[in-house]
Amino acid sequence: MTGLVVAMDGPSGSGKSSVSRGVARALGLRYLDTGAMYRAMTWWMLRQGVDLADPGAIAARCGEPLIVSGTDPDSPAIHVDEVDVAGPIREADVTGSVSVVAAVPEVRARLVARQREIIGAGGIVVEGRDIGTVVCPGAAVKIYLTASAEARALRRSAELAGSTARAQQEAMARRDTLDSTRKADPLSMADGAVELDTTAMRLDEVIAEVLRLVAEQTGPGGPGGDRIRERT
Ligand SMILES: Nc1ncnc2c1ncn2[C@@H]1O[C@H](COP(=O)(O)OP(=O)(O)OP(=O)(O)O)[C@@H](O)[C@H]1O
Ligand SMILES: Nc1ccn([C@H]2C[C@H](O)[C@@H](COP(=O)(O)O)O2)c(=O)n1
Repeated sequence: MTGLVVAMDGPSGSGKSSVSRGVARALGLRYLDTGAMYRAMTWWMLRQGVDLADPGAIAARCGEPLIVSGTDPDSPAIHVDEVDVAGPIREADVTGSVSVVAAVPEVRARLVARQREIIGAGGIVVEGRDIGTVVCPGAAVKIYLTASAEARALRRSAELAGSTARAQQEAMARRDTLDSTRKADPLSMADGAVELDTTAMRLDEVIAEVLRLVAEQTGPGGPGGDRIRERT
Protein backbone atom coordinates (compact mmCIF):
# COMPACT_ATOMS: atom_id res chain seq x y z
CA MET A 1 0.00 0.00 0.00
CA THR A 2 3.07 2.28 0.01
CA GLY A 3 2.22 4.30 -3.10
CA LEU A 4 -1.54 4.20 -2.75
CA VAL A 5 -3.52 7.44 -2.76
CA VAL A 6 -7.22 7.35 -1.87
CA ALA A 7 -8.94 10.63 -2.84
CA MET A 8 -12.14 11.35 -0.88
CA ASP A 9 -14.28 14.29 -2.00
CA GLY A 10 -17.84 15.38 -1.31
CA PRO A 11 -20.04 18.10 0.18
CA SER A 12 -19.95 19.26 3.79
CA GLY A 13 -20.96 16.72 6.41
CA SER A 14 -21.03 13.79 3.99
CA GLY A 15 -18.68 11.84 6.28
CA LYS A 16 -15.33 12.42 4.52
CA SER A 17 -13.27 12.86 7.71
CA SER A 18 -14.79 9.96 9.64
CA VAL A 19 -14.63 7.59 6.68
CA SER A 20 -11.11 8.66 5.61
CA ARG A 21 -9.74 8.21 9.11
CA GLY A 22 -11.37 4.78 9.43
CA VAL A 23 -10.00 3.66 6.07
CA ALA A 24 -6.50 5.01 6.81
CA ARG A 25 -6.47 3.22 10.18
CA ALA A 26 -7.60 -0.06 8.67
CA LEU A 27 -4.96 0.06 5.94
CA GLY A 28 -2.12 1.58 7.99
CA LEU A 29 -2.07 4.68 5.77
CA ARG A 30 -1.52 8.34 6.57
CA TYR A 31 -4.47 10.76 6.51
CA LEU A 32 -4.67 14.36 5.31
CA ASP A 33 -7.58 16.72 6.05
CA THR A 34 -7.22 19.47 3.43
CA GLY A 35 -10.32 21.29 4.72
CA ALA A 36 -8.43 21.86 7.97
CA MET A 37 -5.72 23.67 5.96
CA TYR A 38 -8.27 26.08 4.42
CA ARG A 39 -9.77 26.56 7.88
CA ALA A 40 -6.30 27.27 9.35
CA MET A 41 -5.65 29.89 6.65
CA THR A 42 -9.06 31.46 7.45
CA TRP A 43 -8.34 31.46 11.19
CA TRP A 44 -5.07 33.30 10.53
CA MET A 45 -6.73 35.86 8.20
CA LEU A 46 -9.42 36.60 10.82
CA ARG A 47 -6.82 36.94 13.56
CA GLN A 48 -4.80 39.35 11.42
CA GLY A 49 -7.88 41.44 10.66
CA VAL A 50 -7.55 40.94 6.90
CA ASP A 51 -10.60 42.29 5.04
CA LEU A 52 -12.26 39.11 3.78
CA ALA A 53 -14.48 41.11 1.43
CA ASP A 54 -11.33 41.93 -0.55
CA PRO A 55 -9.87 38.93 -2.45
CA GLY A 56 -6.78 41.02 -3.28
CA ALA A 57 -6.06 41.51 0.44
CA ILE A 58 -6.41 37.76 1.06
CA ALA A 59 -4.15 36.97 -1.90
CA ALA A 60 -1.51 39.46 -0.74
CA ARG A 61 -1.20 37.90 2.73
CA CYS A 62 -1.75 34.18 2.09
CA GLY A 63 1.96 33.41 1.79
CA GLU A 64 2.66 34.52 5.37
CA PRO A 65 1.26 31.85 7.74
CA LEU A 66 3.17 28.61 8.24
CA ILE A 67 0.53 25.87 8.22
CA VAL A 68 1.68 22.45 9.39
CA SER A 69 -0.67 19.45 9.08
CA GLY A 70 -0.21 16.13 10.86
CA THR A 71 -1.10 12.90 9.05
CA ASP A 72 -1.86 10.50 11.91
CA PRO A 73 -5.48 9.30 11.51
CA ASP A 74 -5.68 8.72 15.27
CA SER A 75 -4.81 12.31 16.18
CA PRO A 76 -5.07 14.74 13.26
CA ALA A 77 -3.09 17.84 14.21
CA ILE A 78 -2.90 21.31 12.67
CA HIS A 79 -0.68 24.23 13.65
CA VAL A 80 -0.34 27.78 12.35
CA ASP A 81 2.95 29.46 13.19
CA GLU A 82 3.37 26.79 15.88
CA VAL A 83 -0.03 27.53 17.49
CA ASP A 84 -2.31 24.48 17.87
CA VAL A 85 -5.50 25.53 16.07
CA ALA A 86 -7.34 22.17 15.96
CA GLY A 87 -10.11 23.57 18.19
CA PRO A 88 -10.42 27.18 16.96
CA ILE A 89 -10.71 26.18 13.29
CA ARG A 90 -14.02 24.42 14.06
CA GLU A 91 -15.58 27.57 15.59
CA ALA A 92 -18.49 29.32 13.87
CA ASP A 93 -16.47 32.38 12.78
CA VAL A 94 -14.06 30.22 10.77
CA THR A 95 -16.78 27.94 9.40
CA GLY A 96 -18.76 30.99 8.27
CA SER A 97 -15.81 32.55 6.39
CA VAL A 98 -13.82 29.59 5.07
CA SER A 99 -15.58 29.34 1.69
CA VAL A 100 -14.70 32.97 0.90
CA VAL A 101 -11.01 32.42 1.67
CA ALA A 102 -10.95 29.06 -0.17
CA ALA A 103 -12.28 30.73 -3.33
CA VAL A 104 -9.15 32.88 -3.74
CA PRO A 105 -6.88 31.32 -6.42
CA GLU A 106 -3.64 32.37 -4.67
CA VAL A 107 -4.76 30.61 -1.47
CA ARG A 108 -5.55 27.46 -3.43
CA ALA A 109 -2.26 27.51 -5.32
CA ARG A 110 -0.32 27.72 -2.06
CA LEU A 111 -2.28 25.04 -0.22
CA VAL A 112 -2.48 22.65 -3.17
CA ALA A 113 1.33 22.82 -3.53
CA ARG A 114 1.71 22.01 0.18
CA GLN A 115 -0.83 19.16 -0.09
CA ARG A 116 1.11 17.61 -2.97
CA GLU A 117 4.32 17.79 -0.94
CA ILE A 118 2.63 15.96 1.94
CA ILE A 119 1.15 13.33 -0.38
CA GLY A 120 4.64 12.73 -1.76
CA ALA A 121 5.01 9.12 -2.86
CA GLY A 122 1.59 8.22 -1.46
CA GLY A 123 0.44 5.81 1.24
CA ILE A 124 -2.30 8.22 2.25
CA VAL A 125 -6.04 8.93 2.32
CA VAL A 126 -6.69 12.57 1.39
CA GLU A 127 -10.04 14.28 1.87
CA GLY A 128 -11.43 17.56 0.59
CA ARG A 129 -13.32 19.05 -2.34
CA ASP A 130 -10.82 18.90 -5.23
CA ILE A 131 -8.57 15.95 -4.41
CA GLY A 132 -9.64 13.72 -7.31
CA THR A 133 -10.00 16.63 -9.76
CA VAL A 134 -6.99 18.86 -8.98
CA VAL A 135 -4.71 17.84 -6.13
CA CYS A 136 -4.17 14.22 -7.17
CA PRO A 137 -6.06 13.31 -10.35
CA GLY A 138 -3.84 10.22 -10.67
CA ALA A 139 -5.08 8.77 -7.35
CA ALA A 140 -5.63 5.02 -7.72
CA VAL A 141 -8.96 5.22 -5.87
CA LYS A 142 -11.35 8.17 -6.04
CA ILE A 143 -14.50 8.29 -3.94
CA TYR A 144 -17.24 10.93 -4.05
CA LEU A 145 -19.24 10.67 -0.81
CA THR A 146 -22.76 12.03 -0.67
CA ALA A 147 -25.76 11.85 1.66
CA SER A 148 -29.08 13.68 1.61
CA ALA A 149 -29.05 17.24 2.95
CA GLU A 150 -31.38 16.11 5.76
CA ALA A 151 -29.13 13.22 6.83
CA ARG A 152 -26.01 15.39 6.78
CA ALA A 153 -27.67 18.10 8.86
CA LEU A 154 -29.02 15.60 11.39
CA ARG A 155 -25.59 13.98 11.79
CA ARG A 156 -23.91 17.35 12.27
CA SER A 157 -26.49 18.69 14.73
CA ALA A 158 -26.17 15.50 16.80
CA GLU A 159 -22.46 16.23 17.03
CA LEU A 160 -22.74 19.96 17.89
CA ALA A 161 -24.56 20.89 21.10
CA GLY A 162 -27.07 23.73 20.73
CA SER A 163 -27.42 23.46 16.98
CA THR A 164 -30.71 22.49 15.32
CA ALA A 165 -30.84 20.31 12.22
CA ARG A 166 -32.65 23.10 10.37
CA ALA A 167 -29.97 25.71 11.13
CA GLN A 168 -27.28 23.21 10.17
CA GLN A 169 -29.00 22.38 6.90
CA GLU A 170 -29.20 26.05 5.94
CA ALA A 171 -25.56 26.71 6.86
CA MET A 172 -24.35 23.63 4.97
CA ALA A 173 -26.41 24.52 1.89
CA ARG A 174 -24.86 28.01 1.87
CA ARG A 175 -21.34 26.61 2.15
CA ASP A 176 -21.93 23.90 -0.48
CA THR A 177 -23.30 26.48 -2.92
CA LEU A 178 -20.24 28.69 -2.48
CA ASP A 179 -17.85 25.72 -2.73
CA SER A 180 -19.43 24.27 -5.85
CA THR A 181 -20.02 27.52 -7.78
CA ARG A 182 -16.68 29.28 -7.26
CA LYS A 183 -14.43 29.72 -10.31
CA ALA A 184 -11.29 28.18 -8.79
CA ASP A 185 -11.38 24.37 -8.46
CA PRO A 186 -15.07 24.03 -7.50
CA LEU A 187 -16.40 20.94 -5.76
CA SER A 188 -17.27 18.41 -8.46
CA MET A 189 -17.04 14.68 -8.98
CA ALA A 190 -13.75 13.60 -10.60
CA ASP A 191 -13.55 11.46 -13.73
CA GLY A 192 -13.28 7.87 -12.60
CA ALA A 193 -14.66 8.55 -9.11
CA VAL A 194 -17.12 6.15 -7.50
CA GLU A 195 -20.11 7.92 -6.00
CA LEU A 196 -21.22 6.51 -2.67
CA ASP A 197 -24.55 7.69 -1.24
CA THR A 198 -24.34 7.05 2.51
CA THR A 199 -27.80 8.35 3.47
CA ALA A 200 -28.98 4.94 4.63
CA MET A 201 -25.59 3.53 5.67
CA ARG A 202 -23.92 3.38 9.08
CA LEU A 203 -20.38 4.71 9.37
CA ASP A 204 -18.88 1.21 9.75
CA GLU A 205 -20.75 0.09 6.61
CA VAL A 206 -19.36 3.02 4.61
CA ILE A 207 -15.81 2.27 5.76
CA ALA A 208 -16.24 -1.41 4.83
CA GLU A 209 -17.55 -0.44 1.39
CA VAL A 210 -14.60 1.90 0.74
CA LEU A 211 -12.18 -0.84 1.83
CA ARG A 212 -13.91 -3.18 -0.62
CA LEU A 213 -13.54 -0.60 -3.41
CA VAL A 214 -9.85 -0.10 -2.59
CA ALA A 215 -9.26 -3.86 -2.79
CA GLU A 216 -11.26 -4.10 -6.02
CA GLN A 217 -9.53 -1.17 -7.72
CA THR A 218 -5.99 -1.87 -6.61
CA GLY A 219 -5.97 -5.67 -6.63
CA PRO A 220 -4.81 -7.89 -9.48
CA GLY A 221 -6.85 -7.00 -12.56
CA GLY A 222 -8.19 -3.82 -10.96
CA PRO A 223 -7.84 -0.53 -12.84
CA GLY A 224 -5.81 1.23 -10.14
CA GLY A 225 -2.78 -0.83 -9.27
CA ASP A 226 -1.15 -0.36 -5.90
CA ARG A 227 0.32 3.08 -6.62
CA ILE A 228 -0.31 6.61 -7.82
CA ARG A 229 -1.34 6.42 -11.47
CA GLU A 230 -0.28 8.81 -14.18
CA ARG A 231 -3.09 11.01 -15.43
CA THR A 232 -4.51 9.58 -18.66
N1 LIG B 1 -22.65 6.97 7.64
C1 LIG B 1 -22.79 7.71 8.73
N2 LIG B 1 -23.81 7.50 9.57
C2 LIG B 1 -24.00 8.27 10.64
N3 LIG B 1 -23.22 9.31 10.99
C3 LIG B 1 -22.19 9.57 10.22
C4 LIG B 1 -21.90 8.82 9.04
N4 LIG B 1 -20.80 9.34 8.44
C5 LIG B 1 -20.43 10.38 9.21
N5 LIG B 1 -21.25 10.50 10.28
C6 LIG B 1 -21.20 11.57 11.30
O1 LIG B 1 -21.55 12.77 10.61
C7 LIG B 1 -20.82 13.87 11.12
C8 LIG B 1 -20.09 14.54 9.96
O2 LIG B 1 -19.09 13.67 9.47
P1 LIG B 1 -17.67 14.19 9.00
O3 LIG B 1 -17.15 15.26 9.91
O4 LIG B 1 -16.81 12.98 8.82
O5 LIG B 1 -18.06 14.83 7.59
P2 LIG B 1 -17.19 15.70 6.58
O6 LIG B 1 -17.66 15.35 5.23
O7 LIG B 1 -15.74 15.51 6.87
O8 LIG B 1 -17.65 17.17 6.98
P3 LIG B 1 -16.99 18.60 6.61
O9 LIG B 1 -16.80 18.64 5.15
O10 LIG B 1 -18.03 19.57 7.07
O11 LIG B 1 -15.70 18.68 7.38
C9 LIG B 1 -19.90 13.30 12.19
O12 LIG B 1 -20.53 13.49 13.44
C10 LIG B 1 -19.82 11.82 11.87
O13 LIG B 1 -19.57 11.02 13.00
N1 LIG C 1 -9.74 20.52 -0.79
C1 LIG C 1 -10.54 21.44 -0.19
C2 LIG C 1 -10.96 21.29 1.12
C3 LIG C 1 -11.76 22.24 1.68
N2 LIG C 1 -12.11 23.31 0.95
C4 LIG C 1 -12.89 24.41 1.55
C5 LIG C 1 -14.37 24.29 1.34
C6 LIG C 1 -14.95 24.00 2.70
O1 LIG C 1 -16.15 24.73 2.92
C7 LIG C 1 -13.86 24.45 3.66
C8 LIG C 1 -13.73 23.65 4.92
O2 LIG C 1 -13.68 22.27 4.62
P1 LIG C 1 -14.22 21.16 5.65
O3 LIG C 1 -13.39 21.27 6.89
O4 LIG C 1 -15.64 21.49 5.92
O5 LIG C 1 -14.04 19.87 4.94
O6 LIG C 1 -12.65 24.42 2.93
C9 LIG C 1 -11.71 23.43 -0.34
O7 LIG C 1 -12.06 24.43 -1.00
N3 LIG C 1 -10.93 22.50 -0.89
